[in-house]
Amino acid sequence: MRKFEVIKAYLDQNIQKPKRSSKFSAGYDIESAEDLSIAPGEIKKVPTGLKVLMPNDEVLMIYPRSSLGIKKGLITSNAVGVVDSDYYNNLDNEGHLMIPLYNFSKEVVEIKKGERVAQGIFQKYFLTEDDEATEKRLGGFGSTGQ
Ligand SMILES: O=c1ccn([C@H]2C[C@H](O)[C@@H](COP(=O)(O)OP(=O)(O)OP(=O)(O)O)O2)c(=O)[nH]1
Repeated sequence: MRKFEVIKAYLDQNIQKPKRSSKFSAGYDIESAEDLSIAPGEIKKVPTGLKVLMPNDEVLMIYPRSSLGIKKGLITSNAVGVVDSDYYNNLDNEGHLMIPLYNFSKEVVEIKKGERVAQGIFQKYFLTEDDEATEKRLGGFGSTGQ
C-alpha cells in the first residue's frame, strides 16, 4: 500500500494529490496547500495538506523542483527531506508533510495555493545486521506550527 491522503484539517480545501508530470518522471510533484509569502532570508514551512502511507521498508525523499531555485530564489532549507513511514498518522500532526523553504533572494517571494514546490520520490532503505531500533515515533518535523 502506497498512497497520499489529505489530512483531516484540509479535507474541504480541494487539495490535489501529488502527480508525476510524465510517464517516466520519478518525482511526485507536491503543491502548497496555502497562499503564503516568504521574506528575504526567511525560512517557512509550507503546509501540503497531505500525509503519505507507504510500506515500512520505504522512505519518501523530498527534493526541490529544479525551477524553485532557478525561477523563484527558493531552496528547501533542509536540502533533502526524509519522510519516514512511521510519520504517517503520528499523534502530533497526523503526519502532515511540510516543505521547509528558504528565500535566498533579495525580494519577498509569493507562493500560491496549488503551486508545485517540491517533488517526492519513493525509495527502499536497508538496515545494518545489528540494528535494534524499536522506538515508536511520536511526532517530528513539522509538528510545531510555522
Ligand atoms: O522535508 C521534510 C522532512 C521531514 N518531514 C517529516 C517526515 C519525517 O518523518 C519527520 C521527521 O524528519 P527527520 O527524521 O528528518 O527529522 P529529525 O529532525 O531527525 O527528527 P526526528 O527526531 O523526529 O527523526 O518530519 C517533513 O514533513 N518534511
